[in-house]
Amino acid sequence: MKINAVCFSYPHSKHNIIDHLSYHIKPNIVTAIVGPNGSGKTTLLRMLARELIPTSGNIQLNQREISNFSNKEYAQKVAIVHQHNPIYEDISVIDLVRFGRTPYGSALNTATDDSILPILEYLELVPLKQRSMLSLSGGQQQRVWLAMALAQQPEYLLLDEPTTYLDLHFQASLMKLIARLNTDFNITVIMIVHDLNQALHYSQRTVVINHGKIIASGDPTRVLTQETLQNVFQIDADVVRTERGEFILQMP
Ligand SMILES: Nc1ncnc2c1ncn2[C@@H]1O[C@H](COP(=O)(O)OP(=O)(O)OP(=O)(O)O)[C@@H](O)[C@H]1O
Repeated sequence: MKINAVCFSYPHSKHNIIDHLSYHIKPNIVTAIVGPNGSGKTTLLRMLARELIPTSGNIQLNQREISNFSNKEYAQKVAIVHQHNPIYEDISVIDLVRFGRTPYGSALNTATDDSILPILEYLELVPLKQRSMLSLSGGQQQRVWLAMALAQQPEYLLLDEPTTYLDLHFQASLMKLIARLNTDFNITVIMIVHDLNQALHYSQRTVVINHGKIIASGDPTRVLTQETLQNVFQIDADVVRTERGEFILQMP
């Protein structure tokens, strides 16, 4: 995916929320997007999902402008899981995941169970499959939304702060699972994270955004330096080397 000099502003914003941003998202790896609150991360992700249209510049997927894909075609290529996913009407887990098959023309056909069962197993959702969404905890619901996105069989999976509602056990297991998605399903992952250690350990590329511009990008150990953390997040943090790798420690 190529982002070419993209700008974006909301109708009443006084300046560009995304400001002449260019970046080539490498396929088949995990890319983490980090940055302070309000720096434009979600806005950028929503443009990649075609939920927002750039004010200028363009985005290409497989050398084709994303605006030229039909909705169905694009849904087969790109899936997004938002941070907040409101449920307006109650629905069972399995029916919600089946909606992920809509781009293949078989949303509520039980024949699609063959394609979604492995996904439910992968996300440890089989025991919950007949439960109603409204009866699940926030973390369990989040895994169901992820299952629905995987049912789309996308090439690109966009995740907005995927571990927000998860306890420490599921944060770690979801991160490990995300890291495996490209090997197990050949999926390119682009995820927004606030926990810089998640970016450090689970992404191959990290992009630091501030005021709608890329401040640094590349190998996370090169990008997430004490100096960048100070400049961008205004935090006093140390990058500590241990036998189990590098960790970012924020000073109290
Ligand atoms: N629908 C909207 N209308 C007007 N302004 C918006 C809208 N959504 C976001 N903004 C503004 O655009 C800027 C970037 O918001 P965005 O949600 O992209 O940031 P973010 O980096 O994802 O933030 P966070 O880390 O807090 O989730 C913010 O100043 C925000 O107030």
